[in-house]
Amino acid sequence: MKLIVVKNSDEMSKLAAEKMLAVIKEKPNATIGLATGGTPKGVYAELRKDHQENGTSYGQIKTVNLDEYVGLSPDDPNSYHYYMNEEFLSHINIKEENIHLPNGIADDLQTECKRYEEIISSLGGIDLQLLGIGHNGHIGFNEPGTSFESRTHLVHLTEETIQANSRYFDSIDDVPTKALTMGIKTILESNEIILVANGKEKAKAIKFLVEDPIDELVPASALRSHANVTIIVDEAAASLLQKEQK
Ligand SMILES: N[C@@H]1[C@@H](O)[C@H](O)[C@@H](COP(=O)(O)O)O[C@@H]1O
Repeated sequence: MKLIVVKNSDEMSKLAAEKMLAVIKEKPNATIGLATGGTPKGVYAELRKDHQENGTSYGQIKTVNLDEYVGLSPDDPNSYHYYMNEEFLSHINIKEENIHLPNGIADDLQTECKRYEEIISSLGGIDLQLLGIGHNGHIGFNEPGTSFESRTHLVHLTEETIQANSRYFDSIDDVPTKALTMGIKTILESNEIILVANGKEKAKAIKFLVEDPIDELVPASALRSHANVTIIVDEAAASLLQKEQK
């Protein structure tokens, strides 16, 4: 696992975008795993800017998102479908049929989880997965205690996650209590993984990830068993790490 500490969130976003563009240029038909949340917004801004200025093509790129809330339709402004279109996908030349997110309003959620796993396999797996991290060390919506063998599944969100994510909703009562997420095994099968985190609210989660033993109680710690992971954090998110790590 490679840890890169940068000055601030702008530098974090620039570096993550640079690494994503390197993969997209080397493999123009790559499958890119995307994340939502506040943290990657700057990364998508950099990719949009690059597309406008340099014309990087997404004509053959496929995307698979990590997760989606259960019960929110794609046109709900709090859905991850909506977020992805707003922040990134509607600004680039990606083909509609190459965009994949779990369907949080599917009639049969178990079947939807299977369908999503099949899509990822049919694409030949994920070349590069972008990740954020939850305050409690979750990745995607894999909450503490999730098996490292898990595949796409239905999750009951913890109070902590509902609380943390309520900042994006009008009221905490509007935050869905369930979500569909790629499993930890699904994520770990990606060829390359980039995790981004900024701000002091993420310092504890980064400390767990980097310094604590690998444990299912810290979902992100599973990344330490992967051969090609880069963690890009700003100084605030790295502030609780021991000096020799930085
Ligand atoms: N499912 C998402 C995660 O993929 C994301 O990493 C996390 C942190 O979000 P933020 O970047 O807004 O702190 O939030 C949500 O729970």
